[in-house]
Amino acid sequence: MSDRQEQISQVVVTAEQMRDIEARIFAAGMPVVALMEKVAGLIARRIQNIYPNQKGAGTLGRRDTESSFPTSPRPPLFASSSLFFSNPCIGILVGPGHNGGDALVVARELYFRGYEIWIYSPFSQLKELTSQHLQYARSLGIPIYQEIEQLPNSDLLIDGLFGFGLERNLTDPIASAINQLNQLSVPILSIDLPSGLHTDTGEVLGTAIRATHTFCLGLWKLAFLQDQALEYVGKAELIDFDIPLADVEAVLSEAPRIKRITPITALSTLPLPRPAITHKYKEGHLLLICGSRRYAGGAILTALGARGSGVGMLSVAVPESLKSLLVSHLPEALIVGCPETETGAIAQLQLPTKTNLSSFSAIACGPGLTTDASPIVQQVIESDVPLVLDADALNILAEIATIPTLQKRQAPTILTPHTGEFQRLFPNITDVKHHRIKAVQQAAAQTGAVVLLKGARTAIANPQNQVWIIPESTPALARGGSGDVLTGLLGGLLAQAATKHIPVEDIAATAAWWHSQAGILAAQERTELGVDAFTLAQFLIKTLKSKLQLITYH
Ligand SMILES: NC(=O)C1=CN([C@@H]2O[C@H](COP(=O)(O)OP(=O)(O)OC[C@H]3O[C@@H](n4cnc5c(N)ncnc54)[C@H](O)[C@@H]3O)[C@@H](O)[C@H]2O)[C@@H](O)CC1
Ligand SMILES: [K+]
Repeated sequence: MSDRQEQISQVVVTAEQMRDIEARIFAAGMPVVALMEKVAGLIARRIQNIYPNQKGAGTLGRRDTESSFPTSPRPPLFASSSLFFSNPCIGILVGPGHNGGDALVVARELYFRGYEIWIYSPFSQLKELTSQHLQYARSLGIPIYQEIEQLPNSDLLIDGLFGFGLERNLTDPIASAINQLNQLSVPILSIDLPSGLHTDTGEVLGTAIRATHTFCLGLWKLAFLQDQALEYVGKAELIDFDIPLADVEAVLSEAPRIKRITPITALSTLPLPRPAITHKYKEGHLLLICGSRRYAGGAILTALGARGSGVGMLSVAVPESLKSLLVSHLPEALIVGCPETETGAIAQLQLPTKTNLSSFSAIACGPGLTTDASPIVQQVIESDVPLVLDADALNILAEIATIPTLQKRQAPTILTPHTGEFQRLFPNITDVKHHRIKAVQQAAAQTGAVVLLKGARTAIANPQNQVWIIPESTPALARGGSGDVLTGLLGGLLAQAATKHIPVEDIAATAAWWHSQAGILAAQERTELGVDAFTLAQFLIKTLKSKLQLITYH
């Protein structure tokens, strides 16, 4: 990957920013018509790769001349890079704007490459360029239909109904046409983004195309990193059409930056390589405070996550009755058995002699504590040590008032809530479910903490309004205990970062990326049902090794 490609793959834009970037390109002299030809040419070539046309070899017998309706169930996502239709028939869905124009250029190119093409163009008013392309397609004899009921069968639909120009809710008749198209047992490839999605929030505006594959054009739009858009987007791919970096920089320099974490950014943040001459305390000393008699497993999983981080020294404070269990799982760690409450929570931190909280490079606190450990959480919040708060520590923080408590802290704090914990911590921030990125920015700004909001697309914000998003993950991680592994991993990296002056928000993003990648690799090897939290922890180092090899290889 070139430097330019790497930088482009980190960028995320809103519809307005994309429009401003395009405006600069057009103002500099690039003709609109030429850009559309270029972009659509790239899309057409990519479609030819995925759906090669081997005309003459006979078809797979799936097509007839009847209408596609009534409907049948959808096929699964196409997982392989090509399908085997010998002469694919492709239906092109054309909207009124330049997304429709792109689709029509694709239609023309594929028609000349020998594909069987038909066009669905339900709008009577089209932008001028789109209208010209439709006229030319008609002159070539490509069938054009205005009514959904007339559409013939096809092997693939290309969705060029709406791109980033969609501003208002879709209504009938186009809304019900989209609903019917979604019911067909045909893969749908969306151009730029699935028609009906809001480009920034990923919200469904009335209804939306459920794509199996989406080609995002030029720069990643924010919708692709929003949880609520994911089931519509399918497999997402960036079509890079050589937008000059200078134009991207010019438009984004004033705005709060939202970045996608790439393997290169994540790996370059890790404390690697280690200096030849070092010692265990120089590689960070992490204190984990976790577990209760009721939730012993959470403590083990958190500690295994920390082990995966490579931290120099690991101390784990648990209730006394868990000590031997932890020792048996983590012989390398210093297990600190603490006096317990009647309910089996940590009652008091009983650190070894000559040790206090300031002795540690970082503290991670929360998994399995129960809310009975409230005094312990208050004590660590009052310390001057970099801190990760998760799970019950977040529930305790919510009870003692999140914002004023955190505002008093001098050392860095990282909060790692899932949506439910976030709502308890920040009841004043409304609609976190639909506006996750805005919510996480507000939470960081209000508290001065780095906030890591877990989800299908985990988002991390710092108080300066910058956001990092983890662009890939797996539903295999939706499982009890996987968050505990993240807390340990993040704590271990934070302890190492503290001695090496790596920015806290970069470490949070890197830990979340590593955790997701471990889930992806584990799911590839063991299926999405095979990624229990213990296994996930085992995959951390294996994942790191494979990612480092990939980067070195390139
Ligand atoms: N300008 C260019 O030359 C380029 C454009 N590109 C394509 O152009 C797209 C953006 O084009 P446009 O700005 O024309 O926008 P769109 O093609 O996304 O659609 C906008 C059109 O839809 C109409 N519309 C909006 N909401 C509607 C609703 N709810 N119901 C019915 N009609 C509605 C608008 O009045 C407008 O005519 C991109 O997504 C991309 O596909 C890219 O190929 C890059 C180059
Ligand atoms: K589209």
